[in-house]
Amino acid sequence: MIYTVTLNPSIDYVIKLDNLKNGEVNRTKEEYVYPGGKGINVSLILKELGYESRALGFVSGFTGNYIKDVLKDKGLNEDFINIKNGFTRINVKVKSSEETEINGQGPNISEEDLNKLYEKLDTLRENDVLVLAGSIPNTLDSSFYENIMKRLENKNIKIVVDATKNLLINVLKHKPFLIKPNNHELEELFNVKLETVDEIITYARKLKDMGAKNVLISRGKDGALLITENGETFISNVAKGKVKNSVGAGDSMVAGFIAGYLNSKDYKEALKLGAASGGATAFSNDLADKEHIYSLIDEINVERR
Ligand SMILES: Nc1ncnc2c1ncn2[C@@H]1O[C@H](COP(=O)(O)OP(=O)(O)O)[C@@H](O)[C@H]1O
Ligand SMILES: O=P(O)(O)OC[C@H]1O[C@](O)(COP(=O)(O)O)[C@@H](O)[C@@H]1O
Repeated sequence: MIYTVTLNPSIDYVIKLDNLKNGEVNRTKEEYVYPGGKGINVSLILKELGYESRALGFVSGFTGNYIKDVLKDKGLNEDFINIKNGFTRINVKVKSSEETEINGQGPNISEEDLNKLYEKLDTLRENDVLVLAGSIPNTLDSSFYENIMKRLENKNIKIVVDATKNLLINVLKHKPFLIKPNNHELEELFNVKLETVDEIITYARKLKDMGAKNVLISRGKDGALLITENGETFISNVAKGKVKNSVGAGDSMVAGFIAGYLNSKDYKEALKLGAASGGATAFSNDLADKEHIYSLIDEINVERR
C-alpha cells in the first residue's frame, strides 16, 4: 500500500488577475478553490495513474471539513485525524504577470494527536511506500520526519521525502528512497547560486552522498534531473504547453515518478512519467488528469548524462 502524510494540508485559493498592484484594491478575473497540500496532491495524482493510496495527516475546522468532503467525493481513501484547535490553512496563489504564493502556518498539533498518527504509521508493512511531504507546523521540530523514519527503520519501507531545509537534511542519514527538492530549494540547502546543469548535478550528488538513494531535482520549465541509487544521472526535458497554474507540478512529478517506478522498476521510465505528470498539472487549472498526463508522455525525452 502507498501512504501519504500531509501534516499541514491547505485549501489552495487560486486567483487570476492581469496586473497585481501592491497597496491597492485588486479584483480577480478568475478564482478557484482546491484541496491542497503536498501529500494530498500526490495521492490525487497517484489515483489518476491507477494507484490507490491512503492519505494521512491532520485537518481542523471548516476548511478541514471541506478538504475531507472533496477528497471523499473524489473517491480518495483518506484517514485524516481531526484536531480541535484552529483551522486548516488557506494558501493564496496569485497568478498575475508572475506567480506569487502565500502559504499559511497551519494549526498546532498536540502530542496526543501526533500519537494517533504514529499509531497509524506503526501498521505499515514491508514493501509499503510512504510519502512524507510538505511543511510542518512551526511548533514541531525539524527532526519530525527523521523521527518517523527512525521509527520505521528495518521495516523495508520505501520512504519519499519532499521537504525543505533541515526537515529534509535531517532525514538523509536514514536513506530515503527518493527526495525531490526543486532547484531553488537545492540552492537554499547549500546556500549557493547554481547557474549551470553541471553545478546542479554536483550539488544533487552531494545529497546522494549524504544518504538519499535517489535524488530528483525539478527545475520548472527547465526540466528535471535525477541521480539514481546506481549513480546514473538522467536529464529530462519538458512537454510544451501553456501554463495555467503550476501549483502542484512538483507533487505531480513525485506521484508520476512513484507510479512510473512501480510500473516498470526503471528509473528512466519513472522520470518520464514524473515529467509528464508535472507538465500536465502546470498546463491545468487544477491537478492534471490521466488523459492529459499520457498525452504528453511522448514529448518527454530522458537522456543519460
Ligand atoms: N512550465 C512548465 N512546462 C513544462 N513542464 C513543467 C513546467 N513547470 C513544471 N513542469 C514539470 O513539472 C516538474 C515539477 O515542477 P517544479 O515547478 O520544478 O516543481 P515545484 O512545484 O516543486 O517547484 C518540472 O520538473 C517539469 O517536469
Ligand atoms: O506545505 P508547504 O510547503 O507550505 O506547501 C503547501 C503547498 O504546496 C502545494 O502542495 C503545491 O506544491 P508544489 O507546487 O511544490 O507541487 C500546494 O497544494 C500547497 O498550497
